[in-house]
Amino acid sequence: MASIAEYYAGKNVLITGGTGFMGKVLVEKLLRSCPEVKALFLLVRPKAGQSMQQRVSDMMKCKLFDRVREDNPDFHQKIVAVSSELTQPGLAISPEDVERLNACVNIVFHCAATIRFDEPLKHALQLNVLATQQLLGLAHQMQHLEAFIHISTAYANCNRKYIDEVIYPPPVEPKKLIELLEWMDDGIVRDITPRLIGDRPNTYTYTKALAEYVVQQEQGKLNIGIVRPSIVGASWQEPFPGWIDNFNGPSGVFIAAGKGILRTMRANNDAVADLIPVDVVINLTLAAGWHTAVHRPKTSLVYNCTTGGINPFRWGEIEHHVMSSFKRNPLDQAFRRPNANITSNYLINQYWVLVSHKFPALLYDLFLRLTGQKPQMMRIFNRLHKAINLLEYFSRQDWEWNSENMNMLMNQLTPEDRKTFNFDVRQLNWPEYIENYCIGTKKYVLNEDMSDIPAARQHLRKLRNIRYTFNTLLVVFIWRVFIARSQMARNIWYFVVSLCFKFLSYFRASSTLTN
Ligand SMILES: CCCCCCCCCCCCCCCCCC(=O)SCCNC(=O)CCNC(=O)[C@H](O)C(C)(C)COP(=O)(O)OP(=O)(O)OC[C@H]1O[C@@H](n2cnc3c(N)ncnc32)[C@H](O)[C@@H]1OP(=O)(O)O
Ligand SMILES: NC(=O)C1=CN([C@@H]2O[C@H](COP(=O)(O)OP(=O)(O)OC[C@H]3O[C@@H](n4cnc5c(N)ncnc54)[C@H](OP(=O)(O)O)[C@@H]3O)[C@@H](O)[C@H]2O)C=CC1
Repeated sequence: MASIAEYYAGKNVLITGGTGFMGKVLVEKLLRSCPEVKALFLLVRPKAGQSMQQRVSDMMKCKLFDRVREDNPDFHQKIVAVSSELTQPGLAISPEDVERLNACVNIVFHCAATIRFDEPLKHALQLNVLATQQLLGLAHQMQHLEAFIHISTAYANCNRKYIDEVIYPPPVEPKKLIELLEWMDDGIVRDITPRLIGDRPNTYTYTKALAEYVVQQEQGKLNIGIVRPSIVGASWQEPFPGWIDNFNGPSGVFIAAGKGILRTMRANNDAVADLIPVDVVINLTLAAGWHTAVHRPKTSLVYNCTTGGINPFRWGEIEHHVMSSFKRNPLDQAFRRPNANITSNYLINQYWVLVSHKFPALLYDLFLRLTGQKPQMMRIFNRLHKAINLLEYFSRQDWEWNSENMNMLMNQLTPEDRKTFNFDVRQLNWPEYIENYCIGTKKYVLNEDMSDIPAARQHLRKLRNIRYTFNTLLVVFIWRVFIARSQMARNIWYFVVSLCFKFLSYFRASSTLTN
């Protein structure tokens, strides 16, 4: 039987979301580990004044592609950008491109989605559900299609505590919802969204659940696989450890904590933090593509791609390792020394938000105003609180996923493929991974130079000294106010001072005697 790389040799692959975080890693891995792949067709839209061609060529210049570039400097010739806006009818693909794709595509990876937690329902539905439906329609016309892999999320069914590798009945019939929202005014949709999404926390998880059902409904004769990653984090090993390029999920939280901005967050210390490295997800996705095409399972397989049941690590441990990593490798120009704590207690968290977030932000903004600058800290904290409020649902509880299909898939691979497309998370050393993750946020998200670390450490020492001085002044000030107002405070003060004085006199006398 063909190995994974042998299977992809000579194949034309269609990828949606190829410019996104996971899409880029998928493109890179395919080019590097399956060098005989024929062509990668990326559905891309123009964005922010850049043409799709420009976007794809910029993407290929990214450091992520350094290893591929070394192996094959002409790798860009295998990438074919196809103009497409997934929210438009027919995915806005030109008739010529449709014809070309129908004639040659062998395998589809559908990664595109809106992953925003605050996306208006109509838009999330359009992109996550309707675009999936339209892509499946296109896939049905492809004459040589062997597999269609849909990327979902392990949290599509986060309203359940135990999540099996099955497609659950949808919260609502997607077709009916689409018809309903079509004529509704955006304001009304916004008002009824909480009722519609019910016990799910956001429109993202809700529409991803509907998309899975659509995939099942529209499957027809296609060979389909669904991959459900949990919280996708920086790369573990490939193409190099710690690669990450965005603020999504925990990355933004780590950065905010490393910069000393985030000091408190609601999370359960003992809950499993189901992070999964992006390279693990991509290796499993490519293996799932191979398995779906070669073995053609009778029913579509769902792969829960998670770590919690196999190699669990908890939020409390993450907090500890993130903090110690940022103390060893500090970020540049930290606002305060990194010292974030998580707590599941609402009141304790509110207290620290007030004391450690709002109060310093107010003070700093006052300082900026007094020095003729524009205040900004309160605005930053408001945005941070908004992001954190949306994430806390996932950090305050845990879930149990069945990941039998992940094990089954691993057992189907040759020993060589198990190494090249490694998704065995039992080997993951969490402290080392978190260290590389934090360094990755510094190097690749914030574009900070590692050679500036001594200066960053020096800056932390300065912040520590400022803190000590500030605390001392504060204690002296409070005590001074007390003494001025309370006889009892004055008595205690005189008692302590005379005690110190007596002790000093005794010490001086005894040292004179011994001399
Ligand atoms: C050390 C302590 C230990 C901590 C332990 C606890 C950690 C808990 C972490 C739990 C993570 C759980 C994730 C669950 C994921 C579910 C899995 C998935 O399927 S799906 C995948 C998961 N999907 C997601 O993660 C999507 C979540 N994100 C969103 O939905 C939106 O970005 C938004 C609503 C948060 C903000 O919207 P909006 O106000 O319109 O603004 P913009 O979007 O334009 O961004 C504004 C600014 O905020 C920045 N920033 C962004 N994100 C974060 C962050 N997480 N944080 C901080 N900052 C963040 C952003 O860079 C920007 O800065 P700047 O460039 O202006 O300077
Ligand atoms: N990141 C995570 O933690 C997790 C992600 N997932 C799933 O993995 C998949 C990929 O996520 P991730 O890479 O993180 O997401 P990103 O937001 O990084 O990427 C999304 C991709 O979708 C494309 N896209 C969005 N809207 C459109 C549109 N209207 N037309 C064409 N393309 C569009 C984006 O293109 P453009 O560059 O033009 O914006 C981008 O390439 C998603 O399906 C997500 O649900 C699942 C679990 C966790």
